[in-house]
Amino acid sequence: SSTRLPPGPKGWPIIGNVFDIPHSKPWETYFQWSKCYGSVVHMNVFGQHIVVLNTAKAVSDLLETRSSIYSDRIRFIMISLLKIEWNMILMSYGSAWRQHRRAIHRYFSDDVIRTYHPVQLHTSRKLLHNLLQTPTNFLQHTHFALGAMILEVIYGKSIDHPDHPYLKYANTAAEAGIEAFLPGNLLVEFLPFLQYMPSWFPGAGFKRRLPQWYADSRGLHNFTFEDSKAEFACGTAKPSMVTSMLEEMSHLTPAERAVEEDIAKNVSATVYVAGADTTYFTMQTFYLAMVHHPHIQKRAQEELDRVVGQGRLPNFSDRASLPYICAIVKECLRFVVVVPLGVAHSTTEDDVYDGHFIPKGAIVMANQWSAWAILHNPEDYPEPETFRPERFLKNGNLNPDVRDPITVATGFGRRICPGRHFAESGLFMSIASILHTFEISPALNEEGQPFYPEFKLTAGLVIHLEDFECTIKPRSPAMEMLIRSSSDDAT
Ligand code: HEM
Repeated sequence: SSTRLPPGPKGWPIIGNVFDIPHSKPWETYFQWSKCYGSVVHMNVFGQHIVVLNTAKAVSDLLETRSSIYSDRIRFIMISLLKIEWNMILMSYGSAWRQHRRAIHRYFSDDVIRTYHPVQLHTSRKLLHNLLQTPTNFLQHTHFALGAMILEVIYGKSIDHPDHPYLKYANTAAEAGIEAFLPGNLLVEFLPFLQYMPSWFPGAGFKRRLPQWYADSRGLHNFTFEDSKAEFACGTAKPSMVTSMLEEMSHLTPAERAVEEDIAKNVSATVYVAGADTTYFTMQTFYLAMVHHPHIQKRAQEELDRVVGQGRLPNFSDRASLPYICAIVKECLRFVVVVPLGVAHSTTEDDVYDGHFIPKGAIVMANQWSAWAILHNPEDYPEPETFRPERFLKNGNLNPDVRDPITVATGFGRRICPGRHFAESGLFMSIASILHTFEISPALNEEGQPFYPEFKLTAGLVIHLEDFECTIKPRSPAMEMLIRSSSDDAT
């Protein structure tokens, strides 16, 4: 077997490719490299092997077909510094991960998520109501709606206000997570001695923020679960993922129960951290795409008028008859890939692929979105830089031959995102409801001219668009009435 590592940029002794690692839009640099080195590119940073997969084939051959040895995660030092071992996304491949994964899967399988449709429906309708009240705050309203949607499923709480303590804990924890894992704070992963240095030491500045990051993530992990558990004990809790987990534990011994409670607590916090912002960021793409493409909006509204009609709001039974709306959801997931390099996998055994050696313990990343890689690859998606939902349709129906972006944008193999179907149905309901009732158009600048914001991205592990403005108005007085009359059952 081969001992030749895959090709890649030539590094320096000891430090390896530390200076080659790009800080801005790394997926684009990795793709450029693939043009000279091939679809599998190798780097080494202080002895840590890093492998980037740049084609759908390499990703599927390794992360899917050989998933049994490509499903580990890296043991980030930051995880123990922040004490977030409870976060299942970051768990090593093994029995603890398996137990957590099984628990999440039970509550987010295709069958079960149907029981969450009423929550997704009423939070989407509440969103319409908020958009009507203060349309300029559309981003805050949407962020709130998607956070509330998932918190209600997990803890059974109707989150009626952005200041609700659950939402506050959840959002500060999510922000702390994103900040802690920004590339600049991760030098400690390669130079572990930095964790023992005072915070004034170059590269150790992150230590100043550690207590706050820790406090924020602990708030989400502990407070929300303990609060729900107390309500469950009093018999006042509404049915939810947490209450049904607690019910299932009722026959266990106290020791067994403690173990199961820990799992329940971990998965409920993980689901929020993993599911709320990712879905919200996809909604940002939706609004901006609608500002830029009025003809797409018009076509969507024609479909809604034909299928749903002007006299009511869309519901889940309309989904199969709204292929164009479903295609818009797919195009949003493809167009701006929220986790462009996925969540890094790691190997548990040595492997050989295409004559190249991939060592045990290597970090393996799937480049989902470089200029032309997987989700922006012109063979699968002609004119990949154009927002065009039609690419998913054939004779007016969804075309099964076009690769569904949800199967790429949400990861691979045994670590594939267990919340992908829930995410897609939440996006569908929010987008269908908004398009049915509102017209989204450019904001006007001081001269009264339409202003078209650019797709400007933030950097990091999870990317999203910078805030922007747009105009959101009810499509007609009748639609406004419809929203108002639905708001009673939506609150
Ligand atoms: C548009 C929305 C979403 C996107 C783009 C997204 C993306 C991802 C990605 C890229 C991964 C890493 C997969 C891998 O390692 O190969 C992941 C994992 C995960 N996602 Fe999602 N996700 C979304 C929504 C959700 C939702 C709504 C939930 C809630 C149930 C969720 C729960 C999780 C969990 C628990 C994991 C960790 C899986 C594991 O490590 O075994 N995600 N997601």
